[in-house]
Amino acid sequence: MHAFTFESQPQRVLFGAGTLHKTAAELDAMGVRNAIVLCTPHQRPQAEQVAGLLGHRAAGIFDAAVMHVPIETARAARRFAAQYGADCAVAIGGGSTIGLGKAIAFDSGLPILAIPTTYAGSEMTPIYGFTEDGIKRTGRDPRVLPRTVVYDPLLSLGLPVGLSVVSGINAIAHAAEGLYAPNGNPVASLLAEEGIAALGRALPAIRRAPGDLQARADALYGTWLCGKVLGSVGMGLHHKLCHTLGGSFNLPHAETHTIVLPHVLAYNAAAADGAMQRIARALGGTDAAQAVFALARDNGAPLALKDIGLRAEDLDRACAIAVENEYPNPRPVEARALRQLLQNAYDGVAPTT
Ligand SMILES: NC(=O)C1=CN([C@@H]2O[C@H](COP(=O)(O)OP(=O)(O)OC[C@H]3O[C@@H](n4cnc5c(N)ncnc54)[C@H](O)[C@@H]3O)[C@@H](O)[C@H]2O)C=CC1
Ligand SMILES: O=C(O)/C=C\C(=O)CC(=O)O
Repeated sequence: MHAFTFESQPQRVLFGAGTLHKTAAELDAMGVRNAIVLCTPHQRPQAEQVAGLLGHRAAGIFDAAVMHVPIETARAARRFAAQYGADCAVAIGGGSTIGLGKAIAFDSGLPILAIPTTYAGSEMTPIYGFTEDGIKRTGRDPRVLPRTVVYDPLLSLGLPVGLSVVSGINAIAHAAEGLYAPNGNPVASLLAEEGIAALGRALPAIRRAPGDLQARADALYGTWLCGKVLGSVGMGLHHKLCHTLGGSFNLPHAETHTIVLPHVLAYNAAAADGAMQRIARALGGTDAAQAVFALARDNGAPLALKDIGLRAEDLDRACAIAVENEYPNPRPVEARALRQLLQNAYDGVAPTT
């Protein structure tokens, strides 16, 4: 075993059906008196339910979270928090809403209590991201790591099947890249393999029966583990490409991850054999890229970037932006091979090495 560093990040996690009802007690334990509740416009009813459970501890609801945290939305949320004298941000929703909480915390140090309702995994990471002038920038800061996370599978029962599948594959991507990250370690790899396996079981079960509470719980458990991997080790080519496609071309986040991941795994296959074996094993397959592609295809996910809003004429610019900055990846990122990878993802063909 090689030498490694493992850093524990302080978080309190409540897991299980009905744990939402413990949120007020959690805020009391944190000494919070004046929490704002964050959500997307679509999830306003869930935010109102949370505000109702918080009673006098809820100062107001900010319901304008959108994907990729545009800087203007972040500024509006910061003003809202200041105006209400908030001492905590309670974020109920997916990565967009939790990302908005992080935008406030980054600026003010406000603690976050996250109540995830998708499988993006942001609640487990100290990673923030903003989009400004068409470029998405991400960074790490311990201040944005949610203090407390409430995983209540009852809240994801209404997550549409299509979104559940792509969101779960977004989580798998975190674990997959964690398995070949240069700062990876045996503990993160254990979490990664277990997380991928849990999601690999849960997503087909959710497709068969969206109201299957056990499958929803499995998916959240997998999300937790995969998110923890993203939060503790690095990201590579896959995340960089998805940030480019999301931030600069406004493609939907989880769908983009789902389409791109098999192609990046094929690109990296020869340079990260051990990681590929673990991914394939977790999914019950023999080839990591093909197993992820099959998970997406067999569960009705989109397979082609052209079907989610990318234009053929965007491919060259996407490739140029993605090679602009250096980032760790097991196989060197080479413009011609990357352009071919993007073409394959654009066309929706099966991944090729
Ligand atoms: N910082 C980090 O570590 C991470 C950040 N992210 C960021 O998160 C964003 C994407 O987050 P996602 O969760 O994929 O999407 P999202 O948070 O935008 O949610 C997608 C849509 O689904 C709705 N929704 C969420 N939960 C629902 C439920 N249970 N029932 C019905 N509708 C529901 C939302 O209101 C929204 O309209 C991106 O901006 C991405 O960059 C994603 C992963 C990790
Ligand atoms: O973009 C962010 O907010 C930060 C990280 C991620 O989105 C991770 C991911 O690409 O899923």
